[in-house]
Amino acid sequence: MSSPSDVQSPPSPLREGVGSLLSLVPVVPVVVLDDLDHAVPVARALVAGGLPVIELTLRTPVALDAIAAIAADVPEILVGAGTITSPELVARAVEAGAQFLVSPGTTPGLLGEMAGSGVPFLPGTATVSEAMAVLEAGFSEMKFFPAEASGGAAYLRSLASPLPAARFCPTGGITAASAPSYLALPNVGCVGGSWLTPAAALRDGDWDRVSALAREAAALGA
Ligand SMILES: O=C(O)C(=O)C[C@H](O)[C@H](O)COP(=O)(O)O
Repeated sequence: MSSPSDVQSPPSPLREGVGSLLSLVPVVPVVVLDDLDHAVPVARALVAGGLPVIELTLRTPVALDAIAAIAADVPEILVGAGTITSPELVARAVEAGAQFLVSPGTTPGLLGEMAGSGVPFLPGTATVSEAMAVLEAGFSEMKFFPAEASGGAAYLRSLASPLPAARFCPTGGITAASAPSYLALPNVGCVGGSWLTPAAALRDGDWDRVSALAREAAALGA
C-alpha cells in the first residue's frame, strides 16, 4: 500500500456494534475504486472530513482487496460492500472484511444470505411491493435505488403513510444539492452517493477535495 499505517488509530466506535446503519452518518460515501493504492488514502480522507463510513462497490476487480486494506489499516472507519448482486458475494465480502452489506435490489435468496451474514445490511428496493416484501421478511431498513430515477423524494414521501415501519437510505443520482430534500423526510435516515469521491479527485490523489466534500456532507446532519 502507498500509505502505511504508521499512526495507530483507535478502532471506530461504530465497529462496536452497529445498531442502525441509517443513523450513523447523514451521507454514506459510495466509492468506485479502480486503483487499490487509493483505498486507504480515500478512507482516511473521508474520516478527516467527518464521515467514518465507506461503501466500496463490488464493481471493480480491486474492490474486495480494497475492503481488506481499509479494514486492516483504517480501523476508525466502518467499511462495507455495495453492489451485492448475488448470494455468493455475501460470504466473499464478509471474508474480505466488510462490516456491512448493501444490495441494489433484493431477491429471496440474497435476502436470506445477507440476513445470515452476521453483519448489518441494506437490501435494495425501488417499489412499494419490494419494500413490503423486505418488511414482511422482518427488516425495516433498506436502500431505495435508483432514487432519482425511481421518483425521488416525492416518491419516498408517499411511502411514509402506508409503510410507516420502512426506513430508507436513498441512493442513485443524489447530489449535495438534492440530499437535503431526502434527509428532511421522516422515513429517510441517510442518503448514499458517489459525489464525495469524484473520479478525477481519486485519479489526482486530491484527498483534500474528498475531505472537503465529506465535511460539507457531514454538515447536512447538523
Ligand atoms: O453499485 C452499486 O452498489 C449501486 O447500487 C449503485 C450505487 O449505489 C450508485 O451508483 C451510487 O449512486 P450515484 O451516487 O448516483 O453514483
